[in-house]
Parts: sequence; structure tokens; C-alpha cells
Amino acid sequence: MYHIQTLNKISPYGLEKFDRSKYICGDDVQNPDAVLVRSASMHDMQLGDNLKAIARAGAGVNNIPIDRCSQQGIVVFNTPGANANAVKELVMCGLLMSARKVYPAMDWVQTIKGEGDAVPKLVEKGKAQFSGPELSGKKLGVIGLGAIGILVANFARHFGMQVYGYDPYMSVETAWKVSRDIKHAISLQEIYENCDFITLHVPLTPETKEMINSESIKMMKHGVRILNFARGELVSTKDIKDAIDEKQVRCYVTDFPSDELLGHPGVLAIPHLGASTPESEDNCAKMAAEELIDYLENGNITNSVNLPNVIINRNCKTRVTVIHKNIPQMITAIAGVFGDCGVNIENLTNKSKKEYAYTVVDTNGDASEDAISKLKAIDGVIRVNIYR
Ligand SMILES: NC(=O)C1=CN([C@@H]2O[C@H](COP(=O)(O)OP(=O)(O)OC[C@H]3O[C@@H](n4cnc5c(N)ncnc54)[C@H](O)[C@@H]3O)[C@@H](O)[C@H]2O)C=CC1
Ligand SMILES: O=C(O)C(=O)COP(=O)(O)O
Repeated sequence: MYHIQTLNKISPYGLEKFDRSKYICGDDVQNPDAVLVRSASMHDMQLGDNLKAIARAGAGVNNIPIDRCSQQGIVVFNTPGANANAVKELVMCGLLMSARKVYPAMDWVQTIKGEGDAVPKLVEKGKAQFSGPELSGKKLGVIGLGAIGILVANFARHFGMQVYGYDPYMSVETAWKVSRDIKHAISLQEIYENCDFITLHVPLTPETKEMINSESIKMMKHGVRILNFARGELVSTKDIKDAIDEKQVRCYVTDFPSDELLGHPGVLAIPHLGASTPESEDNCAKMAAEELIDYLENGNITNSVNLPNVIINRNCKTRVTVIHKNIPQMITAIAGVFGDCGVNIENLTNKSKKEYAYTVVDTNGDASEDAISKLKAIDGVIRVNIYR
């Protein structure tokens, strides 16, 4: 039996992928083979020796100790694009809310309840304080043109916005999806200096942490509106509050409220609802479950953030997979063990990702305990798994 521990509420649509004759799933599962998680922080968690994989049903993996996982040979998956449409739709709502004063206006209109027949007149009188600009003709800067950024950039054109996109790491495959009308910004400065609205769609990394700070805000247009549906730590809380107080920033829409931001005028705080739609929860859970199942049962890796993607049909009696450091002589050493044990290799695949690599060996022979011990003893080998 495989044991799957869930750390957040995971859509049943994903959980039902696990065949109950082979899998036990639940939040109380101990010593799991794999963990299914959304935003719960795993940084302070012990990662047991039996743990082989973690699947993040979602995009951001900053809640997972990736380095520790790699060192322990734990494969970390995410579900690229599975919640992108949900986030895009809420970003559009955020854009509208940052311009038109819908939220404070709706609060205000409730205060005239009880005024009877005077309500329509009071509405017409009171509405003047809530006028806000249109999006059409304004410039939107999209930072990060991944699954979400591209959808946001392409959609915003339908609001009549002029869109600038910035992503120095964009793949060619991704570039094909960007509409031709989107201006390719070659620097962040170009976005900061030109745009009336700026929306962040980058992962939280040491490079992007607090990328919005007093220095970057200084370069922006007076009265800029900033949207953050990516991660709270991308924006310096102190600097954004100061910039709002100085009217340099007109509005900050964030899906990641902190105590200091709540109640601050000019901040529109949303309780991390970007991916909270049934459609996206289903998509993410299904994709995450399928990734775990194919890894646990076949050793195939799809959408891992710390190991290379390796998907090979299984048509041999035995598969042995090795997670190891990406250093010279590993393939020779691994193949040598099979040779020494008299086992013929039918197929050997090796792929690497940064400091780590993955080797899959298929054979019609058997992998003896002796062979497995020898593989584990190779300097640089982190984990060996057998699939029969
Ligand atoms: N509010 C919510 O509920 C959700 C938030 N997110 C957040 O949004 C982020 C983006 O999600 P996706 O678009 O699905 O991820 P993605 O991986 O498809 O796209 C991220 C893009 O950012 C780019 N990038 C990385 N560093 C950059 C930098 N320094 N400057 C400019 N571009 C840079 C990458 O090249 C990539 O194209 C996630 O990492 C997560 O933190 C994602 C889903 C839901
Ligand atoms: O996918 C992401 O990065 C998200 O932020 C979504 O988080 P959630 O799964 O809604 O807790």
C-alpha cells in the first residue's frame, strides 16, 4: 500500500484518482510515501525516510523546502497552469477594483439603509465621491509572462489597455502564446516608467523578494496602481505603505494581506483567493494526483521543480531509478553495477536538472539486493527505487 498525506483540503476530484486498493490517503496518514499540499508551509516539517515525493496542487513552491528535498532524493512536483485561469479572472477583477471605487462605494451605500424613499436621491448625491478612471487606453505592465502573466496580458487588451510585458527567462514555447500587440519590455525600468497599472506574476525567489520597494516605486508614474496576486514578500510592506501615504501609489491590490496592510487606506486586501475556484481546485488536484501516481508506480517524473522530467513507457520486468548528483562518471558507475551483477540493461535514460540527475534503468533481469546495495554505495547516489 502507498500512503499519501494531505496537508490542505484537496479536491475530491483529485483524491479519487488514487485507487483505494493500493492507496491510503488522509491528513492523519503517518510516515507517508508522498505528500499532497497546497499552501501549507512545510519548512518546519520533518521529511521522513519513507517520503519519496511531494506534489504541490498549485504553482508556487515557496512553501516547500526544495533544497532539503533534493538532498534527500524527494521529488517535488507542481501543476503548471492548472490554476492560471482562476488567477487571471481575479486579476481582472482587481484591475477594475483598483480603478473604480466599487469596494468603498458598496460599503458606503449600505450606510444609507433605512432612509426609505430618500435612498435613490442619496445615491445620486453620494456617488460623486466614488468616481474612478477607465482602463481603456491605460498602460498595464505585466511582470512575469508565465502561465498567469500571459493570460492576464492577452486578456487586458480586451479592456483596451496597452500592455507591456517583462520576463527575461521566457521560453520560446511561451513566447509563441504572447499576443503580438504586447510590447516586449526589455527592462523593469521600462515597465516602471511607463505603466499606470503594474501586476506581478513572478515566483518568490531571492531575486524577486521585495522587488517592489522604495527604489523601484520611485521610478514609477505618480498615482500608479499595483496588483500582487503572486506572493506577499515580493513587495516591501513598509515601502508600499509609505508610497500610498505619499500618494505615489494610488492603490495596492494584494491577495496576500498582512496585519500591517489590513485597514491601511489604499490597500485592497483579498484573502488569497486567486486559485479558489472549483475548476482550478479540481484541475490542480487531478494533475498533482496523476503526477504522484506515475512517479510512485512507474518512476516517471512530470512537472518536477527539482528533478528533470523523465517519462518512459514501462515494458520490462524491472525498473530501477537512481536520483543522484549531476557529476561525472555516474552513468558508468551505475551501468557497471548491473554489469558486475550479470544483469543486462535493456534501456538506460539519464537526464539532469542543475545539480541533480535522474537515471532510469529498465531490465528484463532482476535487481538483486546486492545490486541495490552497490548502487546505493556509489558516491553521489542519493536514492534508489525499484519498480517490479
Ligand atoms: N494568488 C494565487 O492564488 C496564486 C498565486 N500564484 C503565484 O503566481 C506565481 C506565478 O504563477 P504562474 O504564472 O503559474 O507560474 P509560471 O512559472 O508559469 O510563471 C512565472 C514566470 O515568471 C518568470 N520570472 C521568474 N523570475 C522572474 C523575474 N525575476 N523577472 C521577470 N520574470 C520572472 C518566469 O520566467 C515565468 O515565465 C507563482 O509562482 C505563485 O507564487 C500562482 C497561482 C495562484
Ligand atoms: O498555486 C499557487 O501558487 C497559489 O498560491 C494557490 O494557492 P492555494 O492552492 O489556493 O492555497
